[in-house]
This record gives sequence, C-alpha cells and structure tokens, in this order.
Amino acid sequence: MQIKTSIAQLAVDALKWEVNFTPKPGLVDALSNGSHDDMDLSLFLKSADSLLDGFQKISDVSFNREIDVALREDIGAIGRQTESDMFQATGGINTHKGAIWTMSLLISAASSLQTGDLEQILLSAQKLANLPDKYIPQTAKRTHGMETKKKYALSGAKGEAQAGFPNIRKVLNYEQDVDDLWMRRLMLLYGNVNDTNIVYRSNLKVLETLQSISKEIFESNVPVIENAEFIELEKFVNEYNISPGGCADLFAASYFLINLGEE
Ligand SMILES: CC(C)(COP(=O)(O)OP(=O)(O)OC[C@H]1O[C@@H](n2cnc3c(N)ncnc32)[C@H](O[C@H]2O[C@H](COP(=O)(O)OP(=O)(O)OP(=O)(O)O)[C@@H](O)[C@H]2O)[C@@H]1O)[C@@H](O)C(=O)NCCC(=O)NCCS
Ligand SMILES: Nc1ncnc2[nH]cnc12
Repeated sequence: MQIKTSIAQLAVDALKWEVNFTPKPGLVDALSNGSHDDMDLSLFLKSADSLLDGFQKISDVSFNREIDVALREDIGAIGRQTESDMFQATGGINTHKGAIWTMSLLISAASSLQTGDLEQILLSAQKLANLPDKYIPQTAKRTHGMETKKKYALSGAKGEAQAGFPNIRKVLNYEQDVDDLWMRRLMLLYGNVNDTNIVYRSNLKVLETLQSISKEIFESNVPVIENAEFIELEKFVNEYNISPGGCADLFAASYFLINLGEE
C-alpha cells in the first residue's frame, strides 16, 4: 500500500489542530496563552509551518527503508536541523521540541512501512527510538528534561517512545461514543503522562495531584467542561504555573495517527 496524502503535511496539520483545540488548561489555545507569557496561538502556527520542510525530508529519507541504525542516524540529523528551524522561526522559544521528536519517529515509521496500520507504525517507531545515534552531540548543553530526569527518575519523551508510546495507545484505544471525545482523551493524557515540563516548573507532588484531578474528571460521566472538578483543575494549573507540553505533543501525535489510519 502507498500512503496517498503527504504524511508530513498531516503531521503539521495535527500540530495546528492541537494548538487550536480549546480549552486546554495551562497550554496555549485559541482563547488563552495558558501558563505562558512568551507564546501564543500565532507563534505556534508559525512554528508548525516551519517544521514542514524537516518532516518532508524525514518522510522522503524513510520511504520504503529498513528500520535500522542508518535510518535512525539520518532522521536524527534531520530532526536536529528541524529543531534549529523551529528556534529560528520562534526567535528561540521552545514551542515544539518534544513534538519534533515524537512526530519524526512516527513519520519515519509510517513512510518506511507505507502503511496506515497504526500498530505496525507504533512498533517500528519504538524500534527506531531504541536504536543508537552516534551523531548526537555529546557536548550539548543540559536540557530541562535532563535536569528533571536526574532529579526525579522520569524518562520523558524518549522513555515514552522507547516504551512503545503507552499513552498514545491509551488515547487510540479510548473510542467511546461521547460528544466530548477529544476533551476526554486530553484528560486521559493529563491523568497519565509523566510530563517533564510539569515537574521542571514545580515538583513530583504537583504532577501527581494534576494526574489525580484529571483522572477523576476522565472517569466521571459528567461532560468534562461541565464538571466542577474541571474548574478545580484550571485553578490548580494557574496556581502552580503548570504547562503540560508533553501531553500536548502526545495529543497532536494521536490525532495525526488517527487521521493517518483513516487514509
Ligand atoms: C530525545 C529528546 C526528546 C530529548 O529531549 P530532553 O532531554 O529535553 O527531554 P524530555 O524531558 O524528554 O523533553 C523533551 C520535550 O518532550 C516533551 N515531553 C515532556 N515529557 C514528555 C513525556 N512524558 N512524553 C512525551 N513528551 C514529553 C516536552 O515538549 C513540549 O514542551 C515544550 C515546551 O515546554 P515549556 O515548559 O513551555 O518550555 P521550556 O523552554 O522547556 O521551559 P520554560 O523555560 O518555558 O519553563 C515543547 O517543546 C513541547 O513540544 C519536552 O520539552 C529530543 O528532544 C532530542 O533528542 N532532540 C534532539 C534532536 C534529535 O535527535 N531528534 C531525533 C529525531 S528522530
Ligand atoms: N499548545 C501548547 N501550549 C504550550 N506548550 C505546548 N507544547 C506543545 N503544544 C503546546
């Protein structure tokens, strides 16, 4: 099977869909800049557009290729250049670093396999994430992710991919016939992802409290935005200046995969 539409464009469209999705407590959406004073909707849209070229190169270099170290190294180099394109477009603001990592793996796997079979794509993306890339710069400065992982033993975006994207799988498997399906899927992510952005800005206790309020909202039959706990969630997020950027990336990646699967 050959995927007809551009995989790279589908990925960019998913990132634009994610930022427009409203409400997303703590995150930038169409009505609020969440816990951010350096980012807004238009910056995210500009950032998403800046990724198209890199995503297209990843798709092209992966076309019908075997999942092996050579491919991992090729997409690593393009991924690092794509990160730099993003920082150029945003004036140095980190809008989509995590999304570049997650989407690049998924785009590469889908293009390599030329299939819309999501299980196969997730397995191949997991395999890629577990392969070594000897070109990762060893001198790179310490990231927020490295700091939090050292302090709290969380595995972050890399761990999520290396474990086969367990949280994306939860979203894909949640297929209830409800009006607020994607809002519930967002709560599922807030309730389960060990988002390093949250602990970097606060601590593990805050992450656990956010997860527990979100799980309660997800498990209730009350529509999410009518749930009194949702107001509590918004208050909590404001109080601790929480930004679940990792959840946002996985939300976009899930939407991307569902659309790819329907191609
Ligand atoms: C392998 C990398 C992922 C390494 O990245 P890092 O060492 O930084 O590790 P992580 O902690 O894993 O974070 C990376 C970004 O991933 C998102 N994220 C966090 N937790 C998770 C999770 N559990 N699952 C999935 N994704 C997760 C998150 O990105 C989003 O948030 C960013 C915005 O955060 P914000 O707080 O607003 O801004 P900051 O500037 O960070 O802080 P403030 O000063 O504002 O407080 C935004 O990027 C979202 O996308 C994490 O930030 C990988 O990045 C890597 O190796 N890159 C090099 C290029 C490469 O080789 N690519 C390979 C292509 S295959
Ligand atoms: N909508 C959003 N708001 C803040 N950080 C993000 N990272 C990815 N998407 C985001």
